Amino acid sequence: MSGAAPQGRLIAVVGPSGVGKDSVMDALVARHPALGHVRRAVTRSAEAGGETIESLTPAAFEEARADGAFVLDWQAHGLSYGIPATECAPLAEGRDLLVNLSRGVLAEASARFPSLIVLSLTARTDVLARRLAARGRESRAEIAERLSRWMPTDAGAAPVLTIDNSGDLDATVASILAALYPASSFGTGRLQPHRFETDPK
Ligand SMILES: Nc1ncnc2c1ncn2[C@@H]1O[C@H](COP(=O)(O)OP(=O)(O)O)[C@@H](O)[C@H]1O
Ligand SMILES: O=P(O)(O)OC[C@H]1O[C@H](OP(=O)(O)OP(=O)(O)O)[C@H](O)[C@@H]1O
Repeated sequence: MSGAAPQGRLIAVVGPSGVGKDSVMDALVARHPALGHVRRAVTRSAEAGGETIESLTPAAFEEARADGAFVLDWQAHGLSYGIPATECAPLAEGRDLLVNLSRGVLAEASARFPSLIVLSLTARTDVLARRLAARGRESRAEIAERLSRWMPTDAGAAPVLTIDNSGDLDATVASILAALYPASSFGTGRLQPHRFETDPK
């Protein structure tokens, strides 16, 4: 028998509101089910739609944070977001995990997770505006606030893969999977340790 499985890679999906983070993560898992998907804790009503979250009241979020339940947490759009430590457990079994992070916590995430890979999604501004309006989860004022938000992508030591998702979702997903799982293992259902092609180290 071989020894312990190598640590899985934490794949942080980042980018501006409406760029397609949730859609891309869902499509990646649908195409490559061995990939896991971290469920975030958010102080947003579960009825708001969109990603599946652990919906917490602000008080419950604060209590969980104080108890050390989150490996990362941040605030944005008037909401609190946390990554529950329990959701990251499959990394120890060698499973790669997708997680939707703020660009503002990438350096901290990179220090905490040496296996971190950053998947930075981009799209044209007119495309973002159209998509947010069509998504219908936020009010017009909230959409304007999201469109005006700019954040640098400081990924610390982590490699960054930048992908334009202005076009077809299937094409985006194919590009990402080709980068994450070079032909030697993609499609076999096995997750093998690969050096990431943009890894600067
Ligand atoms: N490549 C794409 N082509 C067309 N529509 C897309 C694409 N990617 C995402 N969308 C749509 O854009 C909207 C915003 O996508 P979403 O995944 O919620 O973005 P984010 O999580 O980054 O805010 C959704 O309605 C989604 O269906
Ligand atoms: O600091 P930033 O990189 O700008 O990100 C701020 C927050 O915005 C996104 O949240 P959420 O998924 O609630 O919003 P979105 O779907 O509109 O992107 C992202 O996941 C972060 O939690």
